[in-house]
Amino acid sequence: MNTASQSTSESTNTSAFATFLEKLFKLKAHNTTIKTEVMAGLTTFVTMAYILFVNPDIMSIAGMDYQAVFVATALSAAVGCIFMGLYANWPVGLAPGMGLNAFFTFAVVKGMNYTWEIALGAVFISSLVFVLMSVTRLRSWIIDSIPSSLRYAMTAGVGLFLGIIGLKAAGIITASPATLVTLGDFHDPKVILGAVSFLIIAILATRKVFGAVLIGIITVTVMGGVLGLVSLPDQLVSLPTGLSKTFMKMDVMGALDVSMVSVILAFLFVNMFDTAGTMIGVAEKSNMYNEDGKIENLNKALTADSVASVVGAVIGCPPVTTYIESNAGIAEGGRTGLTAVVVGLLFLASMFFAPIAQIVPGYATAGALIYVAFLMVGSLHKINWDEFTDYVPAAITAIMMPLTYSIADGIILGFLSFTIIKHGTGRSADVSLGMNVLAVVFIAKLAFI
Ligand SMILES: Nc1ncnc2[nH]cnc12
Repeated sequence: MNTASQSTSESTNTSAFATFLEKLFKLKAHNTTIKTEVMAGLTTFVTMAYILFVNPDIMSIAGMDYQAVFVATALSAAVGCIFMGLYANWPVGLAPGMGLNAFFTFAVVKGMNYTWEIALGAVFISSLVFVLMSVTRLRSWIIDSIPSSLRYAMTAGVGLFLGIIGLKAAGIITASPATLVTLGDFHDPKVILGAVSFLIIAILATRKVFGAVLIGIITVTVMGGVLGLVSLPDQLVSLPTGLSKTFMKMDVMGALDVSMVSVILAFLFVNMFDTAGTMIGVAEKSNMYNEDGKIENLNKALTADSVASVVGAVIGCPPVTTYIESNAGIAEGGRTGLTAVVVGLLFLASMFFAPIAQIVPGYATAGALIYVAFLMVGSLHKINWDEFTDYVPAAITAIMMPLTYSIADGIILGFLSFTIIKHGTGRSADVSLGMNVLAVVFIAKLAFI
């Protein structure tokens, strides 16, 4: 073939591919282009790539294999993003959820002494229930049953929970026999580096610098290296291996124990409200409302999110959820599932970089934990702070999560106080049937389990 006909056939192939993408994602109808979507995907990926370092760190404390969780994190994120893009045509990234991963390790495995296999079993069951709910009316009934003040409080509480874990991981707070917690040792360079990691991320993110979280983590890792606190890896890339150590290892029968009810409910509720809250926020940002004022393909997006959680549990991850960081790509103009597919493909490619992830120290990722914590705590402003019977149960829900080191206990205490205070102050009309049923379940749990 001569050069002229070769270039003609290449451009025909390119335009055929462009037509294919146009058909699949309806780019023109969404006022976007392939280039914009690719840039948006790259932006979202860089914003959420920290999960590749943080998730294996947290899950390995539960006794899981670091390398296996690294591959599982990248793979579950890739599957979630690609499915979301192709099925729901939403421009969002998904990955194992922060907060949910901390609850898995610190509350269920370390706190309640369940094995990580049983904890994965609980994630699997709650994710399956979430899928079933997403395809029936049960999901909207449950979401409508929970008062909005408590929904926002759950997001904020998960943020506070993540915050205490990040502060402890950085050594900024530490245990004290006299006062339970106290300030850490700021003469320790690792503590200073943890604080520096957070400050770099906070400043860069506020200045809207591309990849702020990643830059913060990498900068502090390099600083640790200069101080001789980090050892270099033998190689930069490696084949993704080790998944067999977590693949299909969930213990579903073990998780079907009555004492796991509150854990399964906590995974279910947090995943559901975390997801619903994030999706509504993302839809508002990208103006994804159709002519009837409804969010386009919301049901499909929820189904994709919940299916991704099931896949995550099967390969060895805490619930996969839609990331609030997707707003970064949407701000770059991402409007369709092509953005999500690009994020997914980048997660697939990242499976080969485990050796680099492994050298990132805990105090560097702690800065990211504290930063994401504050993003989530931001939802407190949506609570009605003028109505005592709304904001007190909301505050109990949020504050009790870090204080009891358990998302589930925060939910139980906050929800119970809501129902009791509302009935006790003659406001029974504010309490839905679902909240009354939950109150009975939670009282039984506190009394008998
Ligand atoms: N649990 C979560 N929900 C929404 N966005 C997140 N980003 C990281 N973790 C998240």
